Amino acid sequence: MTAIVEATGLTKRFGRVHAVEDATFSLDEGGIHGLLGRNGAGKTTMMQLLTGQEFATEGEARIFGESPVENAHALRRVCFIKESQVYPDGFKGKHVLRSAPWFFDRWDAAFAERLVRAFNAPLDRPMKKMSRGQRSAIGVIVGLASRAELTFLDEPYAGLDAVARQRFYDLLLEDYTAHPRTVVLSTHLIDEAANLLQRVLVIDDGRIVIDADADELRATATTLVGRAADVEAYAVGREVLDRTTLGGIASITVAGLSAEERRAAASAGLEASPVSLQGLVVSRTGGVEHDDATKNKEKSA
Ligand SMILES: Nc1ncnc2c1ncn2[C@@H]1O[C@H](COP(=O)(O)OP(=O)(O)OP(=O)(O)O)[C@@H](O)[C@H]1O
Repeated sequence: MTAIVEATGLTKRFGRVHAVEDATFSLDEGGIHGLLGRNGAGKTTMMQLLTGQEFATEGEARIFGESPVENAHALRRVCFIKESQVYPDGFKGKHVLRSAPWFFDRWDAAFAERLVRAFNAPLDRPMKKMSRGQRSAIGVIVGLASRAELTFLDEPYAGLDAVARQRFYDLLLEDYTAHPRTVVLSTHLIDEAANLLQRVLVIDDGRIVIDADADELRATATTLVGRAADVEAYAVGREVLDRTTLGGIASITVAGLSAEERRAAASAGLEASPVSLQGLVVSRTGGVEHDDATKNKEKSA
């Protein structure tokens, strides 16, 4: 496998703010990967460093084996969609889509048209007058239809409602399957996107605190559900990574259990259920935004 993204000791400081600190990781070509972390953790700065939009204070960023800084050749193969995208004055949705093929060699106009219908994007409206969700939809359309070999999506659907977000996940997976490429997605809605992600990078206070295959990460912990009293009794003396109590029912996430420990938990009246990726990330970063509805749904599944 060839590394398509590499960071070596990558550091970005804004005065006394350590936005990205000594980050070293690499991503192989192909796959949908998550860059997760709390507000202000350094996700946007990391993507800006990897796309040459910020200069590193120390260390090195490489894409396609080259520095991205002022590297038009490498950046032609990259699409970076961010929520705070600034458009020229008077630009309408249709102007964004018309100019996209200038920047993206693999732009698929027919797919873009399908996405416009899927997200009900108002192409005749000036970008400045669009709602937050409509602007997000335009970003998502460009991000998907660009088919760029390396696509960075920085909370691209922050303004989209739940139905539109689900449509985005479905379309991303469908199009990725037909046209494999490398996608790096930053999001707070970890459980929603969890099933898409192959690799997970978690950044906390500028530092990479988790760099793992998503399935391997899930296998490092187990969620146990049962009567609150039984759960609490079981938890005594164990490291609990995440804890939820709802009425008389409680769940805890504990570090990987052996088969014997699982049997002991079962005979203590506790049921093992799939671990929430979000729960794991929360436990390592001290509290990423929680989507309790999604979390409860996943835990009861
Ligand atoms: N141009 C800048 N000048 C000073 N500080 C900055 C600048 N850009 C980012 N920062 C700071 O660097 C840190 C990381 O910011 P960044 O935008 O990368 O975080 P983020 O993880 O994308 O956050 P969010 O999820 O809230 O968008 C924050 O503390 C932020 O205030």
